[in-house]
Amino acid sequence: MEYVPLPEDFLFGAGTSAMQVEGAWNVDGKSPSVMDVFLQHEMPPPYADMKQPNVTADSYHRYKDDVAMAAALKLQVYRFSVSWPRVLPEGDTSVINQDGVNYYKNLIEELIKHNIQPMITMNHFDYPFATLKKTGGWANKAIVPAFREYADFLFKTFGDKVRLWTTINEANYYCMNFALLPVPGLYEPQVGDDYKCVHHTILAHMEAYRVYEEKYRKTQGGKIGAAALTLWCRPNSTSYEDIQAAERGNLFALGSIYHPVVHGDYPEALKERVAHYSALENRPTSRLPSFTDEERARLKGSADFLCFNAYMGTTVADGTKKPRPAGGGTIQSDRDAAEVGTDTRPGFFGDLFMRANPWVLRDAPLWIRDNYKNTPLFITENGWGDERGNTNPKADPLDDEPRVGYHSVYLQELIRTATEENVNIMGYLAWSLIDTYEWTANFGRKFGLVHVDYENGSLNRTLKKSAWFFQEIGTNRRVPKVP
Ligand SMILES: O=C(O)[C@H](O)[C@@H](O)[C@H](O)[C@H](O)CO
Repeated sequence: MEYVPLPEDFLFGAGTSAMQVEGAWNVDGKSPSVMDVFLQHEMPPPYADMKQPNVTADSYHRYKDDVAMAAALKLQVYRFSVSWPRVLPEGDTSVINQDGVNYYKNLIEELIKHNIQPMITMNHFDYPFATLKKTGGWANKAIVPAFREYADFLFKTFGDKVRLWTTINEANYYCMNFALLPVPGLYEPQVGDDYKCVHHTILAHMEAYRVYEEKYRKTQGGKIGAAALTLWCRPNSTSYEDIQAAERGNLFALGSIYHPVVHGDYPEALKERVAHYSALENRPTSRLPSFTDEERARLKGSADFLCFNAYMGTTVADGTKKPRPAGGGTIQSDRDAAEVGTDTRPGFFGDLFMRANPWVLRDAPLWIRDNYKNTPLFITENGWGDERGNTNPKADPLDDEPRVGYHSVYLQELIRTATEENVNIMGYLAWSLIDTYEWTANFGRKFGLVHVDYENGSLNRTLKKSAWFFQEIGTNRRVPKVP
């Protein structure tokens, strides 16, 4: 067996998120998130088949099992998210739920006891229903100070033991679906809300970063990252138009988040294109809000590292000749990058998560190095979404050999790019530590390094056959080269 050594200081681990593993959705003082409320009602496509994640893996009661599994896999870092409504049921510090706080304190203690570094995501798709009622949600600027208050509370409460933070998970993808869920009588999505949402998540990220700078950096010495997801775009041909389309696809997805926190504003190409289509739609102003001078100054350099959630790539062609959406443009339509052969609309991914495109962890890191001052880059999600059980229920859920090949080729590409091309890579986190509730795929897409017995309902955790691969990386800090 050949191996590729991990670069020095390279952090290796895995992740989950609160709503996907904790369960206990209305236990011990936790209030409902907007997603909890949404999933209790009749849901429009593509959310119609989503189950209510009321129990999922019940990590709220079984977190010690999760940590034991992470330790058995020799992981260095465990990325988990804090449920905002579990610690602040009213969305603000008027009410602090001590049971919720204690849950995370115990989880963090347990991790440190097993020499695993906790990494907190502040918000992973589950902001409080109370905050929607008070602020109008992510389409309204009033949510920005609410997030600052929440972030300040997290730093004060957990910052003595946590050094790695990410603010809002995949704001670019989040604002194309789960962030703008219609809630009867309270919120109805409007054209342009997708950009307003992205805008407010960036300002919320900035406020979190700045409150850390002002009050905690000196004493806690932690780092804060900004997270984005994309299906990395490659051009369908060598034509100028297709190459431009791919560049736009990546710029709209990653640039919309990374550009403001590194350079202090949106990419010019993004601003021009949305302004152009907004004018064609006879709108008095662009659907893309602008930052004030003061905001631009406070945004610049408001991330210690960039988080990239990387899965499959996609091929795009020039989409400028495609018909425009009747009611007005969206982030997806304005980028004029037409998917070729892959239906990647949210909720329609199908078995795409079983496809390995390791070149994504070469192309994207190089592009991020060149466009974002080689700011440290952390691959905070990458994983193989096993759907074989959906078509063959007799398949052995512990037999996940293809997962080894998947992570090996992605890691080999990433490490080669980091070492040969001088890309500043902080680390890599597999998605996911345990099998989770996978949103529109419910429990039918298994990303876990650890099996959770949803089938028989015991929720017992069991290492899968791929465990040896992760243990080798954690123990000997080298990646087995598996084709
Ligand atoms: O991208 C997302 O939606 C999230 O970050 C995760 O919550 C998913 O579970 C993962 O990406 C696999 O789909």
